[in-house]
Amino acid sequence: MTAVIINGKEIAEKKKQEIAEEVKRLKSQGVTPGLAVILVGNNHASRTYVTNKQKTCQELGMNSVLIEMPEEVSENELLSKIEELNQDPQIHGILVQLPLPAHINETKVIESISPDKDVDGFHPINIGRMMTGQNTFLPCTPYGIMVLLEESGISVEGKHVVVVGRSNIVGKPAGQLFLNQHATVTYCHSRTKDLMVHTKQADILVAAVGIPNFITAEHVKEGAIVIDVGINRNEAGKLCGDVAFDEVSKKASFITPVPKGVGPMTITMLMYNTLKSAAESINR
Ligand SMILES: Nc1nc(=O)c2c([nH]1)NC[C@@H]1CN(c3ccc(C(=O)N[C@@H](CCC(=O)O)C(=O)O)cc3)C=[N+]21
Repeated sequence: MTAVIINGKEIAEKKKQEIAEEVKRLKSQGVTPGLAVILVGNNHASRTYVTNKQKTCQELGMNSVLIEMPEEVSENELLSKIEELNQDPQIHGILVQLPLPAHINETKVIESISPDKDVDGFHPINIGRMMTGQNTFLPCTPYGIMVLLEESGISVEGKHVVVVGRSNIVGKPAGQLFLNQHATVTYCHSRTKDLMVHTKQADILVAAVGIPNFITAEHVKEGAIVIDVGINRNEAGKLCGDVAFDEVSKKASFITPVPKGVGPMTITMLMYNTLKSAAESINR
């Protein structure tokens, strides 16, 4: 079988147009969605991501504020900046770019963001709401995966989804969103015995490990749907995922590439969450 390549870039463009329309409507009611991004230190990759987020905000007619803080900033300074943004009526979304320097407690920082402005969907209150199926901000990468599947006409109900990876920002919430949509979910991770026994059962295989070429054709059932969430650099410095794309795409029915797969959807769903926050602020 030769897999259909799911074009995340194209689907992201379509979704962004829809978001831009909604932004226009909201602006006509006097509310311009505003996103604040806090960047601590001078990590090159983080800076690139943050610049992309700013650019996308502008494209969609939303306001964006970049707050840069030096590597040595104290935890208290960061927390008081967040508190200021929590109180700012022009700001509907607050994103603190991760990872943070080692002297800052990430959990404490995430918990200081108002759940009403937590457009990453990382606050424990919002994670709890996601688990219980309440209205919330869904974490952008897992949410992006669900939209990619929906837009590709793939139904999740009743399917066996195997998630490889259990990070708080991708693996764990991805499994939860699939469960919410009535899939059967298996989580695998670095201590799973006989990984392949599990991955070969997957109707939908989600790779979120962070190791290039970790998932090979051997891991995949003929006709499976393969979602690659990895963002790695290979020896040549080229962006690549966790899936050995060439061999797996000969066996899968659908596959997401890296780049232009899940990545562009992550930013798009961040924009969606910021729009949603702005719309909901009217009724608060
Ligand atoms: N608080 C927080 N929220 C995040 O959402 C967050 C974060 N911290 N820290 C870092 C990760 C990583 N991340 C990506 C978003 C988009 C692409 C993306 O658009 N990738 C493009 C390629 C971009 C390129 O060429 O470098 C693609 O896959 O096609 C990648 C990675 C968000 N993150």
